[in-house]
Amino acid sequence: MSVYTRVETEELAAFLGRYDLGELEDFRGISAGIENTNYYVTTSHQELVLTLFEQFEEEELPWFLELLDFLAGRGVPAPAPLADREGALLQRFKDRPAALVRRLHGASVDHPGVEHCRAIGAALGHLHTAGRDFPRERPNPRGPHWWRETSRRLEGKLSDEDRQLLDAELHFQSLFRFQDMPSGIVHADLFRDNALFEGTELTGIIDFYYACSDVLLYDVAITVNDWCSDGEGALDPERVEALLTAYGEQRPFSPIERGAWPVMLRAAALRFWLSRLNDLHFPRAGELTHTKDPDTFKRILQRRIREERALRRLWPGAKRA
Ligand SMILES: Nc1ncnc2c1ncn2[C@@H]1O[C@H](COP(=O)(O)OP(=O)(O)O)[C@@H](O)[C@H]1O
Ligand SMILES: N[C@@H](CCOP(=O)(O)O)C(=O)O
Repeated sequence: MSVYTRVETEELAAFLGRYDLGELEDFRGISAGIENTNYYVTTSHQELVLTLFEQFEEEELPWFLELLDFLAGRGVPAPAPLADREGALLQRFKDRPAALVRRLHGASVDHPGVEHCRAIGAALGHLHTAGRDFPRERPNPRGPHWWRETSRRLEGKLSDEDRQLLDAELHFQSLFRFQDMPSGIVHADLFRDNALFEGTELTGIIDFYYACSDVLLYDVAITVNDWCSDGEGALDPERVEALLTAYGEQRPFSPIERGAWPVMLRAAALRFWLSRLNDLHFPRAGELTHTKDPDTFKRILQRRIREERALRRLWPGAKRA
């Protein structure tokens, strides 16, 4: 249950008094999620989510809230933050940074089908094109510098096999620094649990707190690795084709991106293998642990390494034979 900070009715009603959102009718803690305290809040006018940021650099938060506001204003199904009467998106409440965003409906899908993948591909393409005009950059806090730092931190913690795989992949990735790859705002964590659906209709994309400026294809690779893999890490050709084709209708891929695809899938697998290893070996104090299995991404990485040629054939329009 991720409610680290309990909120009482009177104090929430007083907090809502900063906004023009009507009277508090109901609220309840949200059990899903790991990092922050979240509540569903219903007022006489709106359905909202209140987030109390538990472990965030406060000076980073305006960037995220402005991004959500910007994307929601351009039709991306992101949770629009609400401004108080003074126009402020970021608040302090219960001695923590806090924000109210619009509640999005729907539920995440554990076993996405082709239609879900088509929808998420189209939405990611839309997010990337809409994000082009967002005026402020944010470096990726989980980029190659962090990969190397984390690898050093894991010294002495890994099996020989894992250490060899990790060192070899870090070396491989260091040989590829693609210039001229389209870059911009990326979600950087668009896993199944960060998208909401009603049937096959995508109703929301949430949890933008890894969003940053990076290579767009990397975001596509993160999404494909999670949405289109089976339990063994193998990619399902039909889901991959649906996702990439729908994405390409929003933002056509360049030939350089096509060439870089297998490397990007590996980079995306490496990033989440590393973060899950890091969470396993260095759990954060006070955090409710839903530690995610690093081996899922180790298997995905191993497969992407073995199957480079097959990955190229999964590109839309490529010959399958
Ligand atoms: N805007 C929203 N609309 C509807 N549900 C939301 C919204 N934001 C968060 N949630 C719910 O809260 C849960 C936790 O949110 P998340 O941002 O993933 O938290 P954390 O950052 O703590 O991991 C989500 O899984 C979802 O169920
Ligand atoms: N999607 C990542 C976990 C990202 O962290 P969270 O705070 O969104 O849970 C993974 O599956 O490893």
